[in-house]
Amino acid sequence: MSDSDRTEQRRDPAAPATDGPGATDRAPEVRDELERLRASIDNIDAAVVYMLAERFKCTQRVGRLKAEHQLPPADPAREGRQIARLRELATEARLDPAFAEKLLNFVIAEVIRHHETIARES
Ligand SMILES: O=C(O)C(=O)C[C@]1(C(=O)O)C=C[C@@H](O)C=C1
Repeated sequence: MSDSDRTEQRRDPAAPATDGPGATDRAPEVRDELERLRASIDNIDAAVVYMLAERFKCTQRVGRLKAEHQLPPADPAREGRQIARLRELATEARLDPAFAEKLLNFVIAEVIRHHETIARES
């Protein structure tokens, strides 16, 4: 790939186009479409944050319950079932199941860290 190809690929598609015939007609449509898509992405990101906050509220309660009853922070059997279920859901939703698994593992690792803190402090 030449340097000029790379420069062309890096250019912000929302920036006004200055090159080629018809470029100035096309640019506002590209900008509008990009803006619409980014507005949806922002809404989805907000929903993800709120849903994660709700999930963490539940897991904090689980952490306190586990600490009160001397239960271990992690439950690998439960995690195995969650991963299998989420991988199936991801496949149905046409989301990469490996990505879904990584995301769940990332969230659960943070939950276990919280559980350990609760257990240590109680
Ligand atoms: O279900 C539990 O026992 C939890 O502590 C919650 C949770 C989760 O975040 O889903 C976290 C840690 C466990 O290893 C399994 C699941």
